Amino acid sequence: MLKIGSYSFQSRLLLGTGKFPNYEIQKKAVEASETEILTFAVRRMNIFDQSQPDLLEELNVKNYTLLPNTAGAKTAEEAVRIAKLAKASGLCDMVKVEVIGCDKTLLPDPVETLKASEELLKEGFTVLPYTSDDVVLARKLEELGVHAIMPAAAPIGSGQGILNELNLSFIIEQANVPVIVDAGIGTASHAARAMELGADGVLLNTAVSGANDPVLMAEAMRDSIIAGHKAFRAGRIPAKRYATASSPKEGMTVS
Ligand SMILES: CC(=O)[C@@H](O)[C@H](O)COP(=O)(O)O
Repeated sequence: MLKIGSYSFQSRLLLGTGKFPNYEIQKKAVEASETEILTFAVRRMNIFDQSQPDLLEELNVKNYTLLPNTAGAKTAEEAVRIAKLAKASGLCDMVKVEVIGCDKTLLPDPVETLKASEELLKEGFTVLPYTSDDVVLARKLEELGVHAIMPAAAPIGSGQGILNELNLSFIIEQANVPVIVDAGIGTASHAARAMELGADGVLLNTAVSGANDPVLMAEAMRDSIIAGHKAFRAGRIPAKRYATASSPKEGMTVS
């Protein structure tokens, strides 16, 4: 069970809704993923202008927890404004805080992310900040009282997988709130690896929406996250430098 603030989920996969080839494939992929949480950029929804297309239009949104994100914000002030607009329009009080500090890498601005998170916590939001894999920043966010930490595996949309396993494992080790690896996942083994390291969940978008077969990739992500989490819970054997026989000779009567 994944618990974020007062919310509980069976699935540990959080899925982004952008960049699918069409709404039908988006719907099928979302269903195949068995996700319970869908994230979307508030600025791309029609919540303020009903004449505009709704980017989730084929989906029965009642079946999902909608996690608005503040994509597009470059300052804390913008992020807070976007989050408040989303809440005022009746969306969930949970928000993914995304304050971009660099247009080329789309990496988050740590100072503005801290400021936005602090303000949104005061306003009573359930706050999930997207961060870099900075261990100290993750701790400071947790000290503020955020409800989950979302460190990037790699730049958004890059599909490179986890670039700094050491930092990620430090963040996971020290955290007392869920750690959800967010962004940069390219294929199922990356998601499984995040879970094997002890992450509580994975948020991804491009790896599914951009796959040749998004529906099949959504299934693969679902399965890999379950498998990675099981492997983490099972406790892996330590890696050794040299071989040890799988069938020991001790106790055998025939040599
Ligand atoms: C949808 C969303 O929130 C993205 O900003 C997120 O970070 C996913 O990144 P990928 O597209 O790299 O999976």
